[in-house]
Amino acid sequence: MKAVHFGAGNIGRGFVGLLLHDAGYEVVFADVNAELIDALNRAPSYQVHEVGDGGGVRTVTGYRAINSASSENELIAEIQTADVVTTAVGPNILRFVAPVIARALALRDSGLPPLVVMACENAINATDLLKTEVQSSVGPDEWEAIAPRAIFANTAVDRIVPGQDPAAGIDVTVETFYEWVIESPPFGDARPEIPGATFVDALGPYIERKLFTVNTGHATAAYYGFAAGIDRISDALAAPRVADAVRAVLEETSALLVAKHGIDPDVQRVYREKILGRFANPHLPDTVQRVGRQPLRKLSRNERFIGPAAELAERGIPRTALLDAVGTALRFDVADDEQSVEMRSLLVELDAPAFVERVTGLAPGHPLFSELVAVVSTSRA
Ligand SMILES: NC(=O)c1ccc[n+]([C@@H]2O[C@H](COP(=O)([O-])OP(=O)(O)OC[C@H]3O[C@@H](n4cnc5c(N)ncnc54)[C@H](O)[C@@H]3O)[C@@H](O)[C@H]2O)c1
Ligand SMILES: O=P(O)(O)OC[C@@H](O)[C@@H](O)[C@H](O)[C@H](O)CO
Repeated sequence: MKAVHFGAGNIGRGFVGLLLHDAGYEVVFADVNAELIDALNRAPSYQVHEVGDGGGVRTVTGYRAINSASSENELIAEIQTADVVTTAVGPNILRFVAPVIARALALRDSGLPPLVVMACENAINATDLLKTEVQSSVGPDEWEAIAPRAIFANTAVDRIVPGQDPAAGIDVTVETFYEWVIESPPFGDARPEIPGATFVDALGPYIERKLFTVNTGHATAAYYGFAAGIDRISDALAAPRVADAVRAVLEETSALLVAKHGIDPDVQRVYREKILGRFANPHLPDTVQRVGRQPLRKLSRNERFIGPAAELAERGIPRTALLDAVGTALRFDVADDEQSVEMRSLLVELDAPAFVERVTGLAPGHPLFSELVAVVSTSRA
């Protein structure tokens, strides 16, 4: 069995690549980072250091790596005969990998089983987005021909993989916890064999619970931590002001998840507490800069703040803590984060309603709109 994985970064090496390797796949990493590709190809194995309770060291062997920028034809040939394609490149990058997948599908022997395509990104229905990008990279006739050669399945991935110490080379430090949930309906009776993954009939509740608990809480810790001048996420959680803010947003998103998906409040409370423990893991060298990265993506319509806050507003349920967290996110100011720089410019160039419309995608008639305008106005005052 062969899997081609786009994005040999933190989650690619420390989670998706590891689980696919453990499932018996030969993993072919594809990345645009030439140095990383060369380093992977030079070494016969790399290690995944799982830190925290029950930690240990795992070894990944038998992989190969391809530079997707300079060796596109080689990559297309690999995908043509692969069983699985996964991505962990960031939701905004999916449009760049889609044409390569389309070209490989066009060349794929129609006698082979369909290629399983799964985007492992922090976004709701990221694989649907990838599928749309694959479809729009070809004409309607070609899409009709290649669509039966692939199965697109949405997934939710959860494992905190911090930025890595450059001295570690290609080895990766990760937390011990992981969860990979995959929707099963696209597969019918032919699910891929991935023992580390859980297949579910409906992914919606899982991905929303993950994004609106793990990622809403994480981003809140990052933005309050940044505002307090704290570097590490575990240190941020030790600051009462930050911990209180994180707990407050999680109370609000939990209210939504319970109301919307019928999740048992006690089960959600236990899930929340476990996550707070994961954030506080002192062995994990995670930073507010990494967790707060790309604030414009994080403040967009279906993401971890505006997604739940908009639905809470529609249902008339409190969302004060989420609004406060949005106000704190607007203070994120990191010179080498392009979106942070762009956000700062937009805060100067646009008036508050225009900023809210542009960044959050909400229209003026939405019940959250005027509340966000007030938050933005205050942050500019
Ligand atoms: N790190 C985590 O804790 C974590 C956990 C769950 C999900 N995720 C999600 O996984 C995705 C990747 O996150 P990460 O933390 O691994 O980031 P990362 O920056 O460590 O890795 C991304 C990799 O993608 C590569 N890349 C960029 N453009 C590419 C292209 N066109 N083709 C091939 N490769 C390309 C980069 O060179 C980099 O190596 C994001 O969507 C993130 O939200 C991350
Ligand atoms: O990857 P992002 O930028 O969407 O979010 C940053 C972190 O919250 C995220 O990477 C978490 O570590 C991860 O989602 C845990 O499963």
